[in-house]
Order: sequence, then structure tokens, then C-alpha cells
Amino acid sequence: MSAIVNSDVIERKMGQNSIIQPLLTDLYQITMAYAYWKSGKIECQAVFDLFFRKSPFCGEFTIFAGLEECLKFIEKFSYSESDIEYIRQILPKTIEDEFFQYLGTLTAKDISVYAINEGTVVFPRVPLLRIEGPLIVAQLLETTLLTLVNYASLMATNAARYRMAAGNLKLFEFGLRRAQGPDGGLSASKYAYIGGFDGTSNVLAGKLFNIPVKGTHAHAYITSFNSIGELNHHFISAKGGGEPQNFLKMSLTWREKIYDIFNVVLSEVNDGELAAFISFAVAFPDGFMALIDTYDVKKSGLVNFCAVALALNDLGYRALGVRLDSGDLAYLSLVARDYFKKIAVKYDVPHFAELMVMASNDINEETILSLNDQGHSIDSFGIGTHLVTCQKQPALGCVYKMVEINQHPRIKLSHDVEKVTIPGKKNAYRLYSETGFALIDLLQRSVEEPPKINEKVLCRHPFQESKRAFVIPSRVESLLNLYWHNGVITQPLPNLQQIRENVMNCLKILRPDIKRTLNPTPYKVSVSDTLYQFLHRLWLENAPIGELS
Ligand SMILES: Nc1ncnc2c1ncn2[C@@H]1O[C@H](COP(=O)(O)OP(=O)(O)OP(=O)(O)O)[C@@H](O)[C@H]1O
Ligand SMILES: O=P(O)(O)OC[C@H]1O[C@H](OP(=O)(O)OP(=O)(O)O)[C@H](O)[C@@H]1O
Ligand SMILES: O=C(O)c1cccnc1
Ligand SMILES: [Mg+2]
Repeated sequence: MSAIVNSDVIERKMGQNSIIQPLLTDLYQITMAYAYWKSGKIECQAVFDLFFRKSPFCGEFTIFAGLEECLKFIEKFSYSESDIEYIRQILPKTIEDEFFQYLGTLTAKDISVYAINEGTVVFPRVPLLRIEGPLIVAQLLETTLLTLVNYASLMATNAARYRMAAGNLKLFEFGLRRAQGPDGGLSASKYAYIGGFDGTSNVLAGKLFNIPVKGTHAHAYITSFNSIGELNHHFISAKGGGEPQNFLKMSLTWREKIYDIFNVVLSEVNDGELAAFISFAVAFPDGFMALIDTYDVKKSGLVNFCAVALALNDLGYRALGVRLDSGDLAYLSLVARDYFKKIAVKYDVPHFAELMVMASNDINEETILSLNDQGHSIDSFGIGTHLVTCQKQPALGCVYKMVEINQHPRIKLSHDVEKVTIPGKKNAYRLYSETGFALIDLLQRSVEEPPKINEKVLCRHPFQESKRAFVIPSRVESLLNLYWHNGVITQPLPNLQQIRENVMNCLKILRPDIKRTLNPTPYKVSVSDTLYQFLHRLWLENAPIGELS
């Protein structure tokens, strides 16, 4: 976003987003548009599928996200005069003028979009979006739709995996400083929330998407104080009101009282750190949370925190807890909890036993799982780098493939069987077992009758002839819904909270072995017998017979 300086780009006509607009595409879409136009394909009608071939993070499931952004892009799709002027500059001088006039008239009103609901758990080869309509427009949408779906789905999946690892513990996204640029940072905050995070430190994301914003403080705040003498304001009134009290004196008195519980000599406890804690507590007496690892968690941070928290307690305030940002997080969290419990009993402050321990510092999914194995007393995680950069797998490989043109099926062949496309306009169904778990996804030709509850249906592996199974579904869910038709969004779009709930509900219908981190069982995606025959007939028709000499 920072690179955008042209005011025309920022103030888009017709409410287009400053970045998500028709020029956010690859040049080849526009050159193809001209060549299609010149070869008389204006009237051609096409169907494209947007799908991925492999779930990310060595997992066997993906969360589909980005649909709302796709629909808003499609809704506003049109080239401004300056867009066309720019395209004119970058294309060869031989381009016919009528093409630019034609570009100026293009909208997506003749396009239909079928999509899986945002936040649904999805699997390889199932179309997430089916785009139907004029070939040229459908082609021009490719790159933008892919960029809107790929990172969003990758990020939501990553977040959902962290959520599964963390169980009911709180998860906060702290990644803006490490994200792939400003737009990457905003998207990360949004899709981390959809995937199950509880909040973000990203203030703009909070404002734009109504996500809870949360935060503590940085080491800089602690190191900005060197001594107690630097404290300018250290008086606060009790929660109920009244005369301001000398909060410094109260904290020092408590520190004198408690330091031997921590097995330290008072000279080891850092005074600058105490001053920082006191000043932060004076500023935020009702939500005091302290970063305690600047000097030494056990010998300084915990002592100073407890002294300030006890002084706050005397004034009727409750501290929130501590953040650990280095060292052995499992061990230190247990140490902290141990002291909190001791103080809770010794000074009759029961809420001390429940103080929050937040952990941060290069945490990833594996760290959380390992911490769970070791045993810890962490209540919440602040997670940045690994989450937002999706360090374990930085891209999801969604593709956009033509499957039909003018009602004729199209197939893309490949030496890699997995890359052969499944031709024709298709519907997708999720078949459920009696227990409520999803059993299998089934792709059918769109002309076929949908599978019926309690009726046997033959589900075939798309490429391996011998792999097939009969399924009697207890429930059938049609996955692709019409979202855009005749120039309007045809369904009310869910808000972020509702999408987030959809993610949580979808994960419940997946068997645990499909969700586990180590060697998960692949979920089955199948084709109907009709689609199987259709696919293989087309494959043979299109694969040249080689000659050996
Ligand atoms: N108990 C634990 N089990 C597994 N991983 C842990 C545990 N505690 C911390 N970690 C992880 O180990 C890494 C420790 O990082 P690093 O080696 O840079 O040390 P540090 O604690 O940051 O040291 P420094 O004192 O230099 O700040 C982090 O990625 C952190 O998330
Ligand atoms: O570790 P992440 O998962 O990216 O989480 C965000 C990090 O950002 C902050 O510090 P920063 O990394 O800027 O400095 P530090 O590592 O020296 O604390 C914070 O203290 C976390 O450590
Ligand atoms: O609020 C925090 O503690 C925070 C925010 C961003 C990055 N690291 C920590
Ligand atoms: Mg760091």
C-alpha cells in the first residue's frame, strides 16, 4: 500500500478498493483478452474452477477464506479511464482502438459465481469457486481471485491449526511488524481471527474488521526507566475513589515484605523495572499486565510484578498478569504460577492464583504442541512471525482452470496425474455418516441428480480405477452455492464472527485422525461414476497416441 502514490489509484471510482481492482492482475490476462477479442471470442461462454491440489502445512484439511473479498471485487469490476489509458501505454501500438472501447464497457454482470461458504473446511480438487460467463471476463478475473483466496485460506488454515494446538487457551496475533508488507499484515490479522484467534495487536485491523484489539508493552518501556527516582507520577486513588495514595511507597513496602519468598537478595531486583511497572500500573490500574523478562524473570520480574500487583490489590484493583518473552516458557510459566499460588495463600488474595501468564517469542504450532507435552501454566499466547508469514509453508497453490467452453468440456493433461484437471461443469457434495462426521466429498457432472439421503452412491477415486466405495449418506450437503448472478450478490454475506463460527463448526465434523499433525489420514475426495467415465473418455480423446521407433 505504501507504494501507492497516485491519487487516482487511491480514490477509485465506484467504491473500488485502493488495491483490489482490475489492474491488480498479471499482464497476460490483458494480452489474452486482446487476443481472444481479436480472434472473435467475445461471445464465448466459459466455466472455470478455482481449486487447490494439496492441503498446506503437511496437513489434510484447508479452511476456505477470502470469498467476501472476491465478491466485492467482482461487484466493482470495471476499468477506469486512467486504467485504460495505462493499458494503452503498456500494450503494443498495433492494438486496435475498439479493443480499448470494449474494455471500458466490461463489467462482471454476466458472470455467475458459485462458491463454497467462507470458513468451510475444504479439500484438494473440490472447486472453491466455479466461475461461469463470458470467457474474456472470466479470464480477466483469474489472478485477482487467486490472490484473494490463496493467502486468506492459507492464513485461516494456519490460524485454525494453532487454535487446535492451543485448545481453549487464548491466542493473540502480534505479527504486523513481521508480515509481508502492510496489506499482508492486515490480511493476516483478519484471517487469523477467522481461523480462531481471539484478537490482534493490529489497531487498523481492529477498526476495519471489528476484531478485538489487545496488547501489553515492549521491552523499551521497561528499559526507559533506570531508577525509582525517575518516577514523576506515582499517586493513584483507590478503585472506589478517595484521596490519591503514594503508590510507590505501597509497592516498595510490598517488595520488602515478599522478596524472600522468591529466594533473592533485594539488590538483585531491578529498580528501573519496578519504576516501569509502577508507572504502567498508574496509567492502567485496571488492566495491569507486565512484561517480566527484561532482566531476570525469577530474580527481578516476578518480584517487581507481585509487589505492584499486591499494591494494586490494596487499592481494589486486580492486575491481569505477566508476559514471558524469552527463556524456557514451560518452566518459567510453572515458576510464575507457583509463586502466584504461594502469594494467593499467604496474603489471602485468591485471584493471584489465577493471574494470566502470556507467552510470546517465536512461537509456532510445534512449540505449542511441545509445551503441551511438557506441561506448562500458560493461559495465552502472543504469536507473530510464524503465524503471519506462514513460515512452515508460505503459499497455498490454488489454481484457476478452464473446465468448459461453449458447453464443451475442457481438460488439461499433465505427466503428473494429480495435475490433470477434472473437466466440465461440476457440483460438489459432502456426504455425512450417521455419527455426524464428514465421510467423503463427491464431485458430479452438473447434469447429474444430487445424491440422496439413505441411498447408496458409488464414489470413485478420480484417477485410480480400483479405488471405489459405496456410501449411504445420512446427510448430504451441497457445497457450491450461487453467490453472484445477474450483477448482484445473491446471498447475505456472513460477518467475520459468523465465518469464525463456521470454521469451528466445520472442524468438529472432521474425524480426529484427519486433523492430527503427524501423518494425518487423507480425507477422500471422489467423483461419481458418470464423472469418472466422462473424465477418462476425454483424457483418452485428448492424449496423443505415441509411436515407438
Ligand atoms: N519449553 C519450551 N519448549 C519448546 N520450545 C520452547 C520452550 N520455551 C521456549 N521455546 C522456544 O524456544 C525458542 C527460544 O529462542 P532463543 O533460543 O532465541 O532464546 P530466547 O529465549 O529468545 O533467548 P534470549 O534470552 O536471547 O532472548 C523460541 O522459539 C521459543 O518459542
Ligand atoms: O516472536 P513473534 O512470534 O514474532 O511475536 C511477536 C514478537 O514481537 C515482539 O518483540 P520483537 O520480536 O520485536 O523483539 P524481541 O524478539 O527482541 O522481543 C514481542 O515481544 C514478540 O517477541
Ligand atoms: O502487545 C504486545 O505485547 C505485542 C504486540 C506486538 C508484538 N509483540 C508484542
Ligand atoms: Mg522476537
